[in-house]
Amino acid sequence: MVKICCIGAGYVGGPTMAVIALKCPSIEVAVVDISTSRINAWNSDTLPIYEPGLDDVVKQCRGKNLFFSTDVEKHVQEADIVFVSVNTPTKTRGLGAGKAADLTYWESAARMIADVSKADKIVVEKSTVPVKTAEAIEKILTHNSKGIKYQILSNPEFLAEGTAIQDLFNPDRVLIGGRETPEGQKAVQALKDVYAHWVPEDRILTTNLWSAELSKLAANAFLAQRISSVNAMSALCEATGADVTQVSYAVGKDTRIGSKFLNASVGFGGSCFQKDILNLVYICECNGLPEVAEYWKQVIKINDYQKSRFVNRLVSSMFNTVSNKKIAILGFAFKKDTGDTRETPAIDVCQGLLGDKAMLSIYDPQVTEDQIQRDLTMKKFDWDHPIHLQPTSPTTVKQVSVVWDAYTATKDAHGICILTEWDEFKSLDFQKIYDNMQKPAFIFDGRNIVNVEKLREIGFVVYSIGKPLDAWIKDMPAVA
Ligand SMILES: NC(=O)C1=CN([C@@H]2O[C@H](COP(=O)(O)OP(=O)(O)OC[C@H]3O[C@@H](n4cnc5c(N)ncnc54)[C@H](O)[C@@H]3O)[C@@H](O)[C@H]2O)C=CC1
Ligand SMILES: O=C(O)[C@H]1O[C@H](OP(=O)(O)OP(=O)(O)OC[C@H]2O[C@@H](n3ccc(=O)[nH]c3=O)[C@H](O)[C@@H]2O)[C@H](O)[C@@H](O)[C@@H]1O
Repeated sequence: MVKICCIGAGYVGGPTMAVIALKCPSIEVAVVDISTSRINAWNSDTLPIYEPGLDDVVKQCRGKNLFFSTDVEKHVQEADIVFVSVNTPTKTRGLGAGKAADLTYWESAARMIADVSKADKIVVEKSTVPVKTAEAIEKILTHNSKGIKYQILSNPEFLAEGTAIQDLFNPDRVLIGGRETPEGQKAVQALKDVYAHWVPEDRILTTNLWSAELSKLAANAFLAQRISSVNAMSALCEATGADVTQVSYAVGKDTRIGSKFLNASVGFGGSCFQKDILNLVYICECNGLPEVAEYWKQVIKINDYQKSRFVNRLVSSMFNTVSNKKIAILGFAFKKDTGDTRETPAIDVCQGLLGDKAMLSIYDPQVTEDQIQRDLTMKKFDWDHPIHLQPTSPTTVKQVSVVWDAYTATKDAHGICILTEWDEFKSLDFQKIYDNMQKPAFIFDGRNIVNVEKLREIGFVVYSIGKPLDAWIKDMPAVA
């Protein structure tokens, strides 16, 4: 029986391995982590991450051919194929701080593999890493190998949170990069055989190691670039009276451009887009390509601009101050159908409003009060480390209250911000909400999910990203 071990039981390691276990009953899969609380949660009825369909997949195979364990060394030693899916945060200190990927966790995983292995192994990069990382990993493994042979493969993950199970069941492509030697190709074939249990062969792409590593960074950069492009247009739409939804529909109808991923928003979030682009920028700079680095940096600059533009629009519309005003925040996760808040635009928006002394009442169906308080007090990039290494007792922000439904959040509020596109926000009783708010009642939709005309009829002053401006707002120009 082929044995797989995955180091890192996070958003990628957990769902990816659960799907491999489900689709390959003949393979034994162990997912290991240094975080005991994470592993305990994977073994409980309340999984550590919220992902539609995940519970069902885990329940079908856990205890049969899928195991979650903190006994990292035992499972690594027994495995034929070791996936590494650990954190690769942005460095906060030293060379490349604020841009380069911090490979501390990757390196310690590689050294541990070298220490405990007693037989040849295939080591698979599942984490997103800088191009050429495989070379460094290879050096660590071979210099500590005690005669054991390792083949390093790059097999980046393209799943998106909220649709992870769907994406894993039916991926656009699986990418496998390996050495162009007979041993390298044999390893590529072994991993191909795993995916071939459910992925059609023409969707399994094989490349050299460096192309696979770089394709992952490139794919995330291209995706984020589309959002920054449409968000840049949204600012121009507001200035000219065009409607960004109509513009992106018309643009996306060109089959060369395509309609997906063109929704204007308060900004993209998530653990990877910013981190991976910063990493790409750093790699370009290190390779003497400052113009290319500058080009990609702009994607992040526009994203930051979009978030601060939103805050400025809100404050300027509300008589240029939100001091002591209650602002309801609907949605805190970085997108719907996940409880993940890593790099969510809600953090920047809330911090901007708190900077202007607002009182925030926050509701998100999947994010806990503890998480929100941590996010609003943690330093930039501190969140992307194993849980037990994160600051334990952050201070709480007193002007923030976290509530458990949208009606409580909006009661007596001066304004509402919609920051995550949860489906339940589309069917709220806005007349009831309006009746219970201070007047004039403002609503700032950072996800373009509300019916602007209907809300204006009720009496709201409405701001919707990239849409023709309310007469009220037009008279109060915001400076970004
Ligand atoms: N979250 C996502 O949607 C995607 C993430 N990625 C990439 O996958 C990688 C992992 O991301 P996530 O799963 O989101 O991170 P995560 O933070 O959810 O999970 C990483 C896990 O690795 C564990 N870990 C760290 N060092 C370890 C070690 N030496 N031994 C054992 N366990 C260790 C941590 O405790 C943590 O539970 C990152 O490189 C990320 O860029 C790629 C595609 C999608
Ligand atoms: O490497 C990763 O971590 C993953 O990053 C993204 O997945 P994810 O961040 O989970 O979610 P997305 O659906 O890409 O959304 C990212 C952010 O962009 C925003 N977004 C997305 C699409 C859009 O049209 N407009 C927009 O503002 C979302 O609200 C969210 O804040 C990619 O889509 C995945 O392919 C990739 O594997």
